[in-house]
Amino acid sequence: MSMVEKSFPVSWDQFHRDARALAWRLASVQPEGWRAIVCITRGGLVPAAIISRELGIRLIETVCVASYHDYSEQGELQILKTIDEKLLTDEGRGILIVDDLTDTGKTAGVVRQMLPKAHFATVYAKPKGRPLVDTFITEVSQDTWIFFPWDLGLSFQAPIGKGTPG
Ligand SMILES: O=P(O)(O)OC[C@H]1O[C@H](OP(=O)(O)OP(=O)(O)O)[C@H](O)[C@@H]1O
Ligand code: HPA
Ligand SMILES: [Mg+2]
Repeated sequence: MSMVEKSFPVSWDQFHRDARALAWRLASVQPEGWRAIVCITRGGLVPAAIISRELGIRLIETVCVASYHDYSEQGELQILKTIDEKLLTDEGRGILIVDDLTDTGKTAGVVRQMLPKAHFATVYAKPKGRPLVDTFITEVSQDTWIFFPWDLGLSFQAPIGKGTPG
């Protein structure tokens, strides 16, 4: 991850809307439906819940990957849980892989190798990760950090015209 200069905070409402927009798009990509969702934890859990509800997908598998151990610091990518063998057949055709975002594309690259013919969907994408995903909703620049609603809370905002509260 390069230097983060901008922030892009996302509310629950906005995330729900964007994940639903992704579901709309995915419905027309494969009108006959999907065999299963493979959700990349933990970030993929929330969009997977929304997409599974919208598209009526009830078979949900996880692949458990961790790479960012501290805010914006990418460490060694660890696979904590792999995908059930039953879903690895036919190179993953008909499987929908879901994550909240792709940043450097490292996570997407690793999961793509497991299911080369699956469809990869994220809600947000940065330019480096973009070539690795098939469908996404919003692109943000590489130097932007996306703050998800599950990592945020309400807090005081200093007035625009006064730098600090007083
Ligand atoms: O494109 P990349 O540079 O690989 O980054 C994207 C990944 O990073 C975040 O997950 P993270 O590893 O932080 O774990 P989490 O989902 O449990 O928060 C995010 O949810 C993506 O899975
Ligand atoms: O911009 C981001 N926001 C939250 N988690 C992330 N993991 C990689 N990039 C990001
Ligand atoms: Mg993740």
